[in-house]
Amino acid sequence: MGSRHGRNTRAEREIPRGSQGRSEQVRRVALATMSVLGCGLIGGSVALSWKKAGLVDHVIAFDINEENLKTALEKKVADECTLSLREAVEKSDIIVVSVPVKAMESVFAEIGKYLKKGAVVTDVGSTRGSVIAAARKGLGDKFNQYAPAHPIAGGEMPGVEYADPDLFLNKVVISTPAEGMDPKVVELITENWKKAGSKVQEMTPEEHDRIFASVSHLPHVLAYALVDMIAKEPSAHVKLKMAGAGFRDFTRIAASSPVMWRDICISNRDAISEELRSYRKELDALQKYIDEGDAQAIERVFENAMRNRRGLVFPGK
Ligand SMILES: NC(=O)C1=CN([C@@H]2O[C@H](COP(=O)(O)OP(=O)(O)OC[C@H]3O[C@@H](n4cnc5c(N)ncnc54)[C@H](O)[C@@H]3O)[C@@H](O)[C@H]2O)C=CC1
Ligand SMILES: O=C(O)C(=O)Cc1ccc(O)cc1
Repeated sequence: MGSRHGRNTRAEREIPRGSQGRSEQVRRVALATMSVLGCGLIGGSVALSWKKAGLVDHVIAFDINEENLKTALEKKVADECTLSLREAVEKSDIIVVSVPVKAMESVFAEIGKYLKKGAVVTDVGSTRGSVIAAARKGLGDKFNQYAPAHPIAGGEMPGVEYADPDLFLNKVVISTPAEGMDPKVVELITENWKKAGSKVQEMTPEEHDRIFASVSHLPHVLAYALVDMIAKEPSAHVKLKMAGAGFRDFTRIAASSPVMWRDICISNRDAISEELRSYRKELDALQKYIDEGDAQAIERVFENAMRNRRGLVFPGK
């Protein structure tokens, strides 16, 4: 691990224009060095996709796990790796924070100390309210160098070994501008995501956290709860051996990173708790219909769910 020598972090290089012997003609191309702080599935995928799109030309990976950094180098996700956040931040024009959301508090506080003038910071966290608050606190008077963007794409397997340059192609990315942010920085991050092939949608952080508590955070909690419940039963092994495609589809996301989802639950606890209350009411009603043998009421619920589910179109599919 450590620094790479003999190169300026931001410079302009001269590239020959065309291939018809006009090499004296040049166009000037701005080079950008990007740091990925937390080089796992999402950080690694941003690195690969933004490099593929020509948005950055040099990637530095920072992580607390040295094995992950070795994998990032082997997979050519990063050009350079370091265990020093300071080194990564000081050398970078663009910084992508991609650690679990609670870890963002300490990471933003460190970035605030070393962020250079003119550099921009973004993050990919699954929650917005508490992450933006952490950025505001940690970055202090450099908060106007930050813009948040949450890609709605990923997968249940964590780790840089699953990083994919096409993970975000045609997928939605949510931009949540808030007071104190610089519209030019918000625009730059939005443009980067669009150039890398994603569709950017804007909403408030509050709206984001309510919506994703319902359609992302709640389903993960339910999948974890179901697998945990069955796995604790004495006959778990007999039951799980019999599980079919329905169980597989419903519980795929229970294979996700427990640390990442623990952090999301704590970070967005009010909205998730509200969704759990609504879901419990729905289950109570269904249980009543089942206990009473109320076939019509059961079918009414299932019919409504079926019509809505069949009408769904998922971006990028
Ligand atoms: N997995 C998914 O499908 C999606 C995840 N996200 C968000 O992206 C972020 C990263 O998630 P993944 O890449 O999936 O997780 P991951 O587990 O694959 O990667 C996280 C990386 O952060 C490192 N890390 C943890 N604490 C750190 C610290 N204090 N300093 C430096 N590195 C640290 C870990 O060693 C790991 O390499 C999370 O905030 C998550 O909420 C957003 C969209 C989709
Ligand atoms: O694996 C899945 O199906 C996901 O739902 C991926 C995902 C996880 C967390 C996010 O904030 C966004 C997308």
